Amino acid sequence: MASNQQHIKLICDLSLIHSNAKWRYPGSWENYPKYGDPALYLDIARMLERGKFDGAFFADVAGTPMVNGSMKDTVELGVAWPRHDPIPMVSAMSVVTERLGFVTTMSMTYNHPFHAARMMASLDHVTRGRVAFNAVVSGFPQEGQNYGYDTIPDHEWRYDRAAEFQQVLTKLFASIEPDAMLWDQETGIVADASKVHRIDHEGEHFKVMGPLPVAPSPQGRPMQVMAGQSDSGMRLAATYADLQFAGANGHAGKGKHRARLDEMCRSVGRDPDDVGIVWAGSFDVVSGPAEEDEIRRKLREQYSDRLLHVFLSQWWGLDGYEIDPDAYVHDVIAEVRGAGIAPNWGYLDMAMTATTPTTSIRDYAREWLVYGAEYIGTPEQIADYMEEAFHASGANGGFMIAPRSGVPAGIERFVDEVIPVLQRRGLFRTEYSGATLRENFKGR
Ligand SMILES: Cc1cc2nc3c(=O)[nH]c(=O)nc-3n(C[C@H](O)[C@H](O)[C@H](O)COP(=O)(O)O)c2cc1C
Repeated sequence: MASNQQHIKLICDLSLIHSNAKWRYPGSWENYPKYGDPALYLDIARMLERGKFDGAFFADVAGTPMVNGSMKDTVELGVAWPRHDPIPMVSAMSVVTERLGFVTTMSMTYNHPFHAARMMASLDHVTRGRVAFNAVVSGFPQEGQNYGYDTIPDHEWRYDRAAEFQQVLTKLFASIEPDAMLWDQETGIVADASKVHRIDHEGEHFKVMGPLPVAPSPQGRPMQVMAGQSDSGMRLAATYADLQFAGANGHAGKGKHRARLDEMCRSVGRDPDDVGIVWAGSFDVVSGPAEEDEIRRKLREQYSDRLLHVFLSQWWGLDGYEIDPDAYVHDVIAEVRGAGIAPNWGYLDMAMTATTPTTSIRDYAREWLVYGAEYIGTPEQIADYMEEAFHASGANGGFMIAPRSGVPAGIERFVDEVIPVLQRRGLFRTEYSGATLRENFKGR
């Protein structure tokens, strides 16, 4: 069996299984109460643990995106809407599982580091050491408008605040020593006060006295994930993250992205091996070409032009900016960059590399959502793809698979058909090796 470092890591993205028309894919959510109720999520948690998945992921964006100056399309079509806070669902899912990990998101732009540290440390207790914090700077304008800003704060300002946010987190997690708790029945002494420290942080953005009023949690400091793709995002991940979420086209694109992160790690004095990358993508398990055609047909029916347009507009953070579906991706990106209105720079870079100068917005959106499943194929083909992509990108990390066609059936099929192939090839665990997410993911 391969060592932990050589294992593919697998995370299942549950962020939008209720949204973007996924809920109405034939068979999806059948016999389950709609979004909000935990029943489906609890079954998925059990299923993922049966498949020995590393974790379940919940993204978070706390706003209702505007498209062409209105929220109507977003709400009517349910594109990334509604969005509940993921933390209560993570708590519920952790109770019905023993080893499955959870990656949950909080914004470093709109939350306070004291609140984030306290929440993540408390959640680490409830999940018994199985939580990771996806620390994002948030790129969606309407989120800012829910937190007192007229629009989204400037990109570099957000990263500057995030860097200080991370410094405060580091100090807070270190403010209580691992052996500080005594719970001494005889003496009635709860903690050794000499092992609990104020932090007295005072910076440009935050003033925090500390200490963190949470008993040391099973992971000490919960694992941390980052997903920024700009230079500032890459630098922050290189400095603080245990894991990066990334999207890159093809094996070569992944290799290039890995090299960029390695370089960034070295420039901040970090060992690149310390930071894994999990590649985001969708997947479909099929028995052969006939079923593949059938899935594509169903997906095409699901994604109207209107929905594709709303999705892309949101994803790029275009807010009120109207995009012509027949315009070329390269032209639109040049225009919105010039006008300084698209805050998600990393996504624009991804779109630029995935298209030619004559790819239209409509074709790109459709290609991406309908045909863009990176791992479409039979279980053997999916395993081939993963094995090649894993080795082409440094064999440190793995994949985040977003179920596209059918929930929970799509996940169940992955668990029952793809996992055994990966296991047979020695690429994936047959048992969890540790108790905490950090132990299972990083082997320490
Ligand atoms: C797999 C993945 C998951 C992400 N999850 C979130 C999220 O939950 N919330 C959020 O605001 N941004 C999320 N992002 C966006 C990134 O945090 C970041 O804002 C985006 O990649 C743009 O990065 P940049 O501003 O550094 O260019 C995610 C990105 C990726 C690739």
